[in-house]
Amino acid sequence: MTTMESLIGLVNRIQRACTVLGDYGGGDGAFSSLWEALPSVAVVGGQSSGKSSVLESIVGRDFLPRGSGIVTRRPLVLQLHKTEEGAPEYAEFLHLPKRRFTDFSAVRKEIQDETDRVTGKTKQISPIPIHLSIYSPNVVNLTLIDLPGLTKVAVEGQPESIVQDIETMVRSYVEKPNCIILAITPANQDIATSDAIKLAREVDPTGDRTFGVLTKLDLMDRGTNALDVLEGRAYRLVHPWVGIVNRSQADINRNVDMIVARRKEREYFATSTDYGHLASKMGSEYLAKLLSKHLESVIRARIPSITSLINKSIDELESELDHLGRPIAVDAGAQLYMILELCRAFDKIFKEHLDGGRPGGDRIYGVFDNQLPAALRKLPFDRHLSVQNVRKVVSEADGYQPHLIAPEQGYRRLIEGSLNYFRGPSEASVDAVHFVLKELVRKSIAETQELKRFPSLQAEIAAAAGQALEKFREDSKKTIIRLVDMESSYLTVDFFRRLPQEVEKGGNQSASNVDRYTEGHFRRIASNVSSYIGMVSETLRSTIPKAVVHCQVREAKHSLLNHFYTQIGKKEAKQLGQLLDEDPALMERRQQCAKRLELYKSARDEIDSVSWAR
Ligand SMILES: Nc1nc2c(ncn2[C@@H]2O[C@H](COP(=O)(O)OP(=O)(O)OP(=O)(O)O)[C@@H](O)[C@H]2O)c(=O)[nH]1
Repeated sequence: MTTMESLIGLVNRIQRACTVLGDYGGGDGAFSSLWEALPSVAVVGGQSSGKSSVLESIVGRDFLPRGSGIVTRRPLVLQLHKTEEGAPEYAEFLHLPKRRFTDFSAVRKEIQDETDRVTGKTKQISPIPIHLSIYSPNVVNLTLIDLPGLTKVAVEGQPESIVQDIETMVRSYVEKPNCIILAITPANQDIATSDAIKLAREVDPTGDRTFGVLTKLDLMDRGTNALDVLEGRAYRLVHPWVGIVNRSQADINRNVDMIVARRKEREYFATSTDYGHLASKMGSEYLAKLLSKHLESVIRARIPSITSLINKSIDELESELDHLGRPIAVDAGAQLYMILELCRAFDKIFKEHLDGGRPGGDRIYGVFDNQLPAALRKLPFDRHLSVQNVRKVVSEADGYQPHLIAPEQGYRRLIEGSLNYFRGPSEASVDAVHFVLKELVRKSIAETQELKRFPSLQAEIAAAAGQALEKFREDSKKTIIRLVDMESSYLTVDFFRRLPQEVEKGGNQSASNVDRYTEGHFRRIASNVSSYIGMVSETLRSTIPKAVVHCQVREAKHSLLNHFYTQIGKKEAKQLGQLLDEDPALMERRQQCAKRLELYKSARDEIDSVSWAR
């Protein structure tokens, strides 16, 4: 069986969680408000209408600040918890969780001080509520929100705007469909001019959520009564009006005990000629019970929709948090782990680009298959091996003594000169592959979803990968230059051994013996060198890709971030934290989402912990 205590207590606990986690209704619309979904009773009334007196009477204690001007400047969420008969009475503030107040004048002082803590001494108002719980055998389970009294003029030191500010704040509470309005009107004032009724009528035209309270019945002119109002003729509401007789100023000055005042109020109605017939439905005790019962039934009716709001919000927040990424750990070990995980995610994508799982790696083959052969074909061997140049180089190599059989030195010089041309295209291949790799790094960073939140780490990975690629490029260049140099340091003997025979086989031997220095002779030399160079070119065409892949592609695949890993291993928590520096707006949003999620989860737990009447 559900008790009233469990239901109202449940909402109390959720309301407290809301305030702790920054949800007190209104807000910027960034999140749905759980606070607003919770049923509550807001007390509204003009200045001196008797608001404080009604609240104190319901509690049975003097505890509200008094004074001239606007005393209530922050909403006061007053949570009443009924305790066993004879149990000690005490109060607790949410903002002072460890302190139990048994002296209610200290409660009054704390409300004043806590109001000033947020509003300063400027007498401004603030929407951040103060939560006060009162545990007493003399209360019913009930939660009331005391709001600043509606006023028409600003007084001493209060800004002109305060009149409007108060109305706006009060309105923000009472216009919520889950708000029960306790509209306080003094009986010695025309109901038509009541601020509370005026506002209630605007926000609750059907009167469904409004409880009319008429105070100061004892102060009405002799011979008049408030039966027109109390019996619903003057202003009709769905719920019956409740008349109240609070302590007069004189009673307050004489420190008349609240419990005594309650008794006097009961006597007033019981003996009243005007209101005797209504006595059982009048007075502050009756009002408290009426509200408690009503609040309980409203909460019971709302629980399913509150639960579904909570579940929906939890789903939304969790999916948003997934999208934003989980929060970053604060200790160095966890941060390092996270950075390594992020690097691995990047590295995996980078490898996929090289291995063909993603596009781009094929451009490396393009370098070997098109660019390099084309560049080799374009080398100016025609010019270098023209008859003229061959004659010139051979003669220079011969010196004063022309060669007798074959121009050995001439061949060597022509070949060396030709081999030099291979450096250009070889180096160009290295550079071309370097740029493909660099582009793939850039692409991979952009494609690593996990890295999106961390612009600093992205930049660091790009820089580290860039440096590594630069080093691989240097190694690769050294290697291919060595390949070219190797070709010049030792020529393929077999090629030349076969030459004379070929000449003898195909040519006119006597003619060649006749004159070594004819144009044909040099043309033959040119053709021999050219076919030797052709052979070398074929070799390089297949060995350069091997060297490039070995030095650049394979290294990039296996050890692109190795140096970076050793570097970050040495970093302190602070530097690691900087690497995981996120966009501040994103961090803020995540924090807010996490806070809200905590709220909704604790609310869900609260609801789960209460067993419902079926
Ligand atoms: N005789 C009599 N006096 C009352 C009654 N209700 C309130 N008063 C007096 O009216 C004055 C104002 O009452 P409060 O309870 O302070 O009214 P309030 O609406 O809280 O006033 P502010 O906080 O100043 O806006 C006090 O002097 C009370 O003693 C009542 O039912 N009968």
